[in-house]
Amino acid sequence: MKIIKLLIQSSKLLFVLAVFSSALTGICSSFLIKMIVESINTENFNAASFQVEFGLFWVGYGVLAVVSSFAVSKLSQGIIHQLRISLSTKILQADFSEIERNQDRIFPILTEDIKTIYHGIDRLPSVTTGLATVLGVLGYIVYQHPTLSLAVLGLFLAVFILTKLSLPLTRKYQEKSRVLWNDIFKIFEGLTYGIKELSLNKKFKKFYLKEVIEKTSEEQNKYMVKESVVVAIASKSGDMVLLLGMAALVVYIFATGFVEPSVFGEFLTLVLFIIAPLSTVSGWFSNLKRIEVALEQISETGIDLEDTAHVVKPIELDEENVADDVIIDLVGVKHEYYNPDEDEHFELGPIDLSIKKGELIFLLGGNGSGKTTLAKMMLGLYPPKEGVVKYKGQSIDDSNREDYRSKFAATFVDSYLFDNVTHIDDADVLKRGEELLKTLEMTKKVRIENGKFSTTRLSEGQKKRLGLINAILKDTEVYLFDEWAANQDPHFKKIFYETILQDLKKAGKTIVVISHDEQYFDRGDRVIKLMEGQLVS
Ligand SMILES: Nc1ncnc2c1ncn2[C@@H]1O[C@H](COP(=O)(O)OP(=O)(O)OP(=O)(O)O)[C@@H](O)[C@H]1O
Repeated sequence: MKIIKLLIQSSKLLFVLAVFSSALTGICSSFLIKMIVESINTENFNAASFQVEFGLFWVGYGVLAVVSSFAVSKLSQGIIHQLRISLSTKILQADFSEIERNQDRIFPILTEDIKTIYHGIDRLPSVTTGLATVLGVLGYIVYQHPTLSLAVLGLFLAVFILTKLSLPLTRKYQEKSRVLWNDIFKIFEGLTYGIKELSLNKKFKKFYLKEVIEKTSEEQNKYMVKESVVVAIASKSGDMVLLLGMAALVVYIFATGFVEPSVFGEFLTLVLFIIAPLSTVSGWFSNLKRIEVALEQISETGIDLEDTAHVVKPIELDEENVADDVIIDLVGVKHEYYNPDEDEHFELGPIDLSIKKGELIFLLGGNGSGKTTLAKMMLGLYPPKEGVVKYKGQSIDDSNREDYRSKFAATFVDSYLFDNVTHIDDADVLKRGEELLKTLEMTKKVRIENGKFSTTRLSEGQKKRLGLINAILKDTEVYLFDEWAANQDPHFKKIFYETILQDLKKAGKTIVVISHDEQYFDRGDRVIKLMEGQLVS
């Protein structure tokens, strides 16, 4: 079972401690049950030895139950922490295009699936203790009443089969309800980020509430209720089979005199003691299915939590002893997208492009011609499907791609401005940052405080300017600006093309600018043009 593997991976010591202490708690509880039942039927009851023995097991039960709860809660908190770290690491290590394709599914995984796994693990102490109690008491009754036990074991087997039979149906509804979570998260995203559009359109707002939110939520509720009904039917029919079986046994015993009623009474008391822990254990099976569904959702995004074998050891690119007149060389590179929803296919390339060190290149092209895709390939975010990307003559592959990416700073149309990261931690960077804030006329709005910008509550154009400062402060060899100037007013466009880009060029930086501002193209060294995924000039 995957979850057990993850638990062991989390901490072997805690896992062993949790299992042992829970099992010992169960054994103590079965001894306590046995002592109570036996004392009722003992003619020469020795109160003194009963008190000592009972006291020992009673204390043992209490101490071990606390130890097992502590171990399991440390283990479950640890695994949640590790899952978050491991998922975040895997997301950052995973193939960028895979994550980009599954972007909508990442947030539900980080919240919903982790919660499901946590709740599954959280119940482990009662499940292990329950299982140990059931096995302990069962062992005792089999030893004491072998014939009678056979009938009860048969009944338990029937209960187990009933639970097992219901599992595929339970899982089906769990899967359906979990898949709908992805839609619900997307709906909430729309509700949060699309609040302007919703607020401005009465009809759309009503539609979104009634037809989108209510319908999806109702559909999910439907599957959750179905799942609960299946679980309830399975567990209640198990109880009914058990009760019916017991009643049949009572009738049979009284009719045949098969065993003494007092013996049967003791036997029955023992059996009744294990019904509750048995139901805890069988109930956990449906929980286990929910964990499986959650883990499957995680692996469907291309993230394998157990896979450590495929992490390639990163190596750094050589910066010395290399001819660096051509800094980036794209040789016959290709990329393609396939949109299954529209059965649409987009192909970029094959593209050959050599960029010299210190060049300022403008990349032009119509909407959808593939400029951003080419930029992502140049930045090493998309490994080419065919062809090769070279940096100073060195081919880029899985081992050096991370170092290659670090040679770039970029701004995208949809760049994200982190407001919780301290990165201006050096006096020179701070000085440069303050100069840039001045150049881009942001000093009245933003200051640099404690290594970061004082605010990100800005207009879209201002946010873009802050993003540009962030990129420049990275002080990398190559810069790529994807339509940075698109939403800037003419004044800031001029600052960008005539001051910022020229300063970077003077500092020997290589720059690729995706732009439609043809009036500034004479400030660059070269203009290249994309049309329908092909370089035409
Ligand atoms: N993640 C993606 N998955 C599938 N198809 C995509 C994806 N990104 C872009 N495309 C498709 O690839 C084509 C090229 O897109 P790209 O963003 O590279 O164009 P662009 O030239 O930058 O366009 P624009 O000027 O509108 O920003 C488009 O047809 C687009 O629909």
